[in-house]
Amino acid sequence: MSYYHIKGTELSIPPIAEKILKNKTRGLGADVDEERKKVKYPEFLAHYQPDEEGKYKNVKNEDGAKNDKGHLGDPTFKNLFPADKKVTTRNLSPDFGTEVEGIQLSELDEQGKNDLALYLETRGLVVFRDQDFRDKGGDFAVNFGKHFGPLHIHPISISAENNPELLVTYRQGGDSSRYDKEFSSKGDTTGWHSDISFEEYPASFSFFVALEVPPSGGDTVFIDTREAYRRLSPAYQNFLEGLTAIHSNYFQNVLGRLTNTVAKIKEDYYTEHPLVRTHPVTGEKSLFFSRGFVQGIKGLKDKESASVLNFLDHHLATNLDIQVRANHIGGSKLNSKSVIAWDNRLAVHSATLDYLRSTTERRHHYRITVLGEKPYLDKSEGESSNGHANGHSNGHSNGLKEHQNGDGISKLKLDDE
Ligand SMILES: O=C(O)CCC(=O)C(=O)O
Ligand SMILES: [Fe+2]
Repeated sequence: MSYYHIKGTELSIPPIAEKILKNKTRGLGADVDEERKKVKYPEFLAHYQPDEEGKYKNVKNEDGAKNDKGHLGDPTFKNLFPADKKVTTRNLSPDFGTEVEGIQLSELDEQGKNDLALYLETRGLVVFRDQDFRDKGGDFAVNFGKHFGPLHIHPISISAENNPELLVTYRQGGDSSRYDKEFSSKGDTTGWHSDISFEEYPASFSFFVALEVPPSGGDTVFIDTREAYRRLSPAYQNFLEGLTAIHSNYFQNVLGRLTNTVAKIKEDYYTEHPLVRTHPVTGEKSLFFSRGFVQGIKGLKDKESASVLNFLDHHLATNLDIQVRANHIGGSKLNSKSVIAWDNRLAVHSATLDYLRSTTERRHHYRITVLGEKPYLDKSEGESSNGHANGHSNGHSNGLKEHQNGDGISKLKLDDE
């Protein structure tokens, strides 16, 4: 079966961008060695290794649903938030997103990590402040991630020097050519997606580790796709439950080829996934609408497919009360040592590039990406409009007190090192 881009939707690489991109090297400026000297974490810098061309393959995670560590999590989260630690949590919204301070992810034992899996599956995304994670090195990060499942190696995205599993994102603020490129042919760079949804076994968890971030801006924005699903009428839910979306990394690969990125895996994937999926641990349904990678709806005609995609685009983007913004600097000690972790099965996210034009700061992260199960829809699970199948509902209490940190923060100085 051959697939093609669905007419009438917005996903395409505009010809102007193609012209600008041609023969540029992705991510880094012209002088890679100079840039290397300036960054604080050069081991997590873009690294082009021609001998990596076509070298890797991602594993099949056939038992992903059964092996999900959330099954082993304690619903009181007592190993994640031990009673002898002074932990504060502040929900970013009532049902989605939490900011946590007072624990070190790097110190979690096995059971603490299992609780973490369940906590992410409940809250969707969690911002952990003041972490020592980034100073523990690449091998540490890889070992941490492996607890949750096999790690993904990205086909074309740049990765850390010695750890192909660590995907690097890097942008230099104040780089006018970068700004011109990003906004040459479009007025926004919003790209809602669930990480690597084009894979047969897409991501369960992502851990996004801040290395250098601008003092403001560059937030990552998240949408709760469980609630996006629940907001639809039963008739439309039913319609979507019968649909399969075609996901592809084709456009990402085109971009990679235009920017001379070494392809670690030289494949264009076209993968079919249900548009509504069931979470293997909570049993909740969510819209699996990874706009950045979805090319069309299987079996629908062009205009039908475009209308579903455009409707869902609009449904997600205009529902402000199912969105949260996660910033990368924060906490009572106001620093950038944040790790943001999320469950890609119940959230989509987008980067923001507001820092590109007027700051000269660098924004540098690495991401650990864990492979999850092959997405499935269990139609027998729960009622269609609520989906709280086995008790791990949104209302799940973690037994912790919340502390609204409110004022105070503005008085704190950036304490980054
Ligand atoms: O840069 C960001 O804020 C998010 C990038 C992203 O989509 C990711 O790392 O998965
Ligand atoms: Fe992402």
